[in-house]
Amino acid sequence: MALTTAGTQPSLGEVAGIPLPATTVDNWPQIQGFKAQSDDLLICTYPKSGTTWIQEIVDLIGQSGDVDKCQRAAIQHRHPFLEWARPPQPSGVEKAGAMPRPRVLRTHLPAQLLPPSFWESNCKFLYVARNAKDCLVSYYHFQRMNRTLPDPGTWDQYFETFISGKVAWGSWFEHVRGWWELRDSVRMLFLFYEDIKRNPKQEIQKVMKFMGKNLDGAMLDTIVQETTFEKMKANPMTNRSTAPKTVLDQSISPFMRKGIVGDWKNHFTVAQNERFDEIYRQKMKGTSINFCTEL
Ligand SMILES: Nc1ncnc2c1ncn2[C@@H]1O[C@H](COP(=O)(O)O)[C@@H](OP(=O)(O)O)[C@H]1O
Ligand SMILES: CCc1ccc(OS(=O)(=O)O)cc1
Repeated sequence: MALTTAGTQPSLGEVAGIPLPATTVDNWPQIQGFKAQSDDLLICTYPKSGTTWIQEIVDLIGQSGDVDKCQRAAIQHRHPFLEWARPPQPSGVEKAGAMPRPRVLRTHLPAQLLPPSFWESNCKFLYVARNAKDCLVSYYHFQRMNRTLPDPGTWDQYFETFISGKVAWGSWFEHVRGWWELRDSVRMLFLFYEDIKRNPKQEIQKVMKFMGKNLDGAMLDTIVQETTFEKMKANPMTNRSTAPKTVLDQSISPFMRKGIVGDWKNHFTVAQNERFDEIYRQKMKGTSINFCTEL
């Protein structure tokens, strides 16, 4: 079912009640049939939770801190985006199929929509969660500049759209809860954007250990320095400057926008904040997950 149909607006379809880009829905049988391998590492995030950041960290670890090797391609081309489909470009599934093992892949899919072969193959999952308020703000600005997603409308309109889960990849609440509840039953490292921001060295060490890599202190320091917001914003291989303007129009809002914890305070009204807190309490009731919304 198309959720957005106005004019030339990109439309969203649905799979099992989850809004997804229409091109992803069209490609759904290929996505569900994807054959994961036991040595795949899948980076899983709700949109705007630090996907690009963790991709660069994982790539630098995989390349043992060799910065030049991580310049081989733009970040969006290094790790296939599993559910991405924009014909006539090769789909994420096709790109992953052509990639040598061990593969690092990425997805925004909620756990219940993941192709079953990921569970059957006992793959590794690296989930990064970001607090809902900053996610909302980041997604709003991203939808303003991303020509493949519906226009967000005004801030007040988007606030309602986000809390009702009528955004691509669905409800933040259900996404985070779904992956959090699985964390102890599969091979998963669950990280928080805010922790990486507060203590990048410690969190990067967790990723190294999870990937089975043992890098020395100098390499670790290089990775910390190379993955600061400022460095990644200036790096053409991470800042999406190579993405066509027909996909990302960075004159509207840069992909590397602010990279901070707490930008929600510059957007939420007092009334919106109170309402959001109440909805958060209801939707996250009974879960043990804890987020920090300011550093
Ligand atoms: N090295 C880094 N440090 C902190 N934030 C980063 C970062 N690299 C990207 N980000 C932020 O992560 C968000 C993008 O997430 P994703 O890669 O999942 O689309 C953006 O948030 P903001 O819009 O709040 O600035 C972006 O600025
Ligand atoms: C959140 C979905 C999305 C869409 C387009 C993107 O741009 S890029 O093709 O990866 O440069 C990123 C994420």
